[in-house]
Amino acid sequence: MSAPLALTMGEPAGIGPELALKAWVDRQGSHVPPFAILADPDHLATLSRQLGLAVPIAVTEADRAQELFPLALPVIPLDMAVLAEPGIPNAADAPAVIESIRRAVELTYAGKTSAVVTNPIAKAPLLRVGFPHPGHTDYLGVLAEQRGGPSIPVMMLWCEDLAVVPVTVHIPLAAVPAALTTDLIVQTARIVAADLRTRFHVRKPRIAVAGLNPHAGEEGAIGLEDRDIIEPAVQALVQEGIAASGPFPADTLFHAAARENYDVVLAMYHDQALIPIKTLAFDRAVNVTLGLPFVRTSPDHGTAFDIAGQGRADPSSLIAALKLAAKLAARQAL
Ligand SMILES: NC(=O)C1=CN([C@@H]2O[C@H](COP(=O)(O)OP(=O)(O)OC[C@H]3O[C@@H](n4cnc5c(N)ncnc54)[C@H](O)[C@@H]3O)[C@@H](O)[C@H]2O)C=CC1
Ligand SMILES: NCC(=O)COP(=O)(O)O
Repeated sequence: MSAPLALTMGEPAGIGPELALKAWVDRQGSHVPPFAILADPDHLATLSRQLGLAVPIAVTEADRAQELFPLALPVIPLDMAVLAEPGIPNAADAPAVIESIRRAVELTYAGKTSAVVTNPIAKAPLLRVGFPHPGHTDYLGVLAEQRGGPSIPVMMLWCEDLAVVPVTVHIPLAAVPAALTTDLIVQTARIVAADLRTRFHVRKPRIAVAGLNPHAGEEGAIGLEDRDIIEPAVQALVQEGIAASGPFPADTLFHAAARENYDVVLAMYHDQALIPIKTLAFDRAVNVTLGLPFVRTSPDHGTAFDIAGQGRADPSSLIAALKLAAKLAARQAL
């Protein structure tokens, strides 16, 4: 029997736990692959009752999760009880949130789970308690590095119609021009090209590189980064045989006809990448980390505190993340 997916608890005051319950309820209709959630079983049982979902909870270790999954939601217990109320994060839960991610990675390295799927975390409460990483992506890179793996994890948001990679991610917009270097763009594109080939089975990935400035700088008249930083990166990538092109004006890069010309867009900053895909496919896009030695996916959205505990959270993106993780993990195992 193959290993189940490890699903993290995420921020317990957000919608993650509700999504996990709903994904389990929908397991047959949506062909959800078996998963175990690393969480506080009592918290999940209470939430399930409050939401009227009546999900049976099976407290277990990873080894038995797969066989339990058809009849109950397998929960790998954390040693810490969750204190948060829906919509109101509690800083005291931060260690459990972090531990859930760390153990999911540990189980996956041990082969007890096949991939890591993360529920959304809220960055601010974790940063307040001294967690130094601006998101899962960076933290997973550090965990991989501690085990001798690569240190440049790359965020990609993916759906059937579009894939986007932000070269710079969780930094202030004002810091983007200084953070963008030819080397960073080249390194990111190499990882994207390699992972699209090996994990997504795209034979020769076509990478469209977005410009930074309006009209990709208009030959230097509206900003110099496109000409001086991005263009040399594209040239270097082409020279090493990667099908990169650009820089293209970002405003006309995402309409339906333009999307036919590439497999992925390398965007220069967070919102340039995430606005188009979340507009196109908020309910089915998946966040997948490239460049790691294990598979990690996540829904595209955040903790949605405004609707937590109300039964209104849509599990579609989490279900898409679970399915993509299972598919990529199966390929990796071959
Ligand atoms: N992978 C992760 O851990 C991510 C975490 N976040 C974190 O989430 C927190 C909140 O971020 P926001 O910008 O407010 O984005 P958000 O995605 O949490 O919410 C934006 C809007 O979409 C709605 N929404 C989101 N997911 C939904 C779902 N599954 N079903 C129905 N409605 C849904 C929310 O109710 C809200 O109105 C922040 O602390 C941010 O750092 C944001 C994105 C990804
Ligand atoms: N906006 C994407 C996001 O916040 C997800 O970040 P990460 O937790 O996957 O690094």
